[in-house]
Amino acid sequence: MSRHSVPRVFLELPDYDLGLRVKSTRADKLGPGGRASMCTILFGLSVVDEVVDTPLSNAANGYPDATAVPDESTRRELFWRPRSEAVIADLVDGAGEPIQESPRSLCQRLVGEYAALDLVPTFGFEYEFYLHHAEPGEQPHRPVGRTIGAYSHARLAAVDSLAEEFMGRMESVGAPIEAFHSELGPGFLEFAMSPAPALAAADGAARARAYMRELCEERGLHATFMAKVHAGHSGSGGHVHSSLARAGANVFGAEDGRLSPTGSAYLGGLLSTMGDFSVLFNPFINSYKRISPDMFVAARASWGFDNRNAACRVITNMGSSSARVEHRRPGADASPYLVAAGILAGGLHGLRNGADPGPGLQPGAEVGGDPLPADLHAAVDRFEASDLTSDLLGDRFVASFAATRRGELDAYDAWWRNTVTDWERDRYLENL
Ligand SMILES: NC(=O)CC[C@H](N)C(=O)O
Repeated sequence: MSRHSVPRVFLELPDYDLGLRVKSTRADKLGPGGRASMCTILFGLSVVDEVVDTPLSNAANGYPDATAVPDESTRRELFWRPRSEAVIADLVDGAGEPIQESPRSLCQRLVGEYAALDLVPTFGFEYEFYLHHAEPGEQPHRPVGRTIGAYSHARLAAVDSLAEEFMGRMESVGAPIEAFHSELGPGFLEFAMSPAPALAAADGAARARAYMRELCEERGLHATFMAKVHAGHSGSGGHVHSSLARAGANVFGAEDGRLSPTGSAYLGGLLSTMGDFSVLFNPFINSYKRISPDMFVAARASWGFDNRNAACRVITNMGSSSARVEHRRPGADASPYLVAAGILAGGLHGLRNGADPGPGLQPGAEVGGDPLPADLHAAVDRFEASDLTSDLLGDRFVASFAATRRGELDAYDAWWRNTVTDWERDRYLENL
């Protein structure tokens, strides 16, 4: 039985690194319209909460507050937390304008640009993740289950109560999970979400990652969405299936099972912007260790019909109403808002310029397409040097996000400079 006399509201705040951060508040302490003050440092915190100064929030301006405004379309009761509800809130400035550094506001603006073309983007996210035991005293990161088989009855049975509870919670917040299965790796699992309009899909995906981790914490387990946990096993993808609809009808499919001209231009835009936007899909040092053509993660901006070797897998063989492009480059580690922004902006660029995707990969043929950045350093350099980013993503977002990626690189460089690795000892100690 809950002892709260006043309901609680979980204000869920989109950021860059965790997807959603959260603040639990007493409903009667919120301002008009459920607003709350929130520090702009939200867009300057790393995964381990190092503070990275950005033009928005820095030592010189004293890390000021902004106002978090709930999006009422996202307000949901949390049945597993009595008298509690969650709502996604985004920051606005003193004039009530969306803060342009926010990745969710960016998605909202981009969705608006599609609306001006009479198009509605539809996204379906799917996530792979590793599940570990987290009981005190246990060997750290012991995977759940002893076998590694994909689509395994036994492995699914071992996590079925977790999957059932998770699916129930996600359905209750309006972001249903369509499928759940074991993937090939120790404790490796995957779930796929129902397609939804892009922003609602990103909200659902952000909640799915957070709510899965939260549920695991309740059960002495730990779910990780980091991109590459084990050097010898698959990394965790966060693939996104996308299509465009006009007046409720998918406009990607053509009669002959190919992509329509609109679908082709959209795909062409995803491909031509993929290198410049790589840091949105793969935002951490570790993200790039997942990239491995041998493990179904393309290193080039390639596409092919139903081809998992390609960065974009085009699916037209299930009927024109479900024609779509699966973007396979994003990792499970990336915020769904960053990923959605990269895809929306890339597709829009293609539509505006009538981009040509070029010939697709043929099964068995050598993989073509432009090489994509192979590490975070190269990805940030390319993002900052791009002519496209400020036009499509806005100068303020680009400056703020790039500053945080530089922070990530600095943190790694500082560790590396202060660490003598096994590789160095094995190589030099006896020989020099
Ligand atoms: N099932 C698959 O297609 C493998 C995907 C791969 N694990 C990735 O990181 O994207």
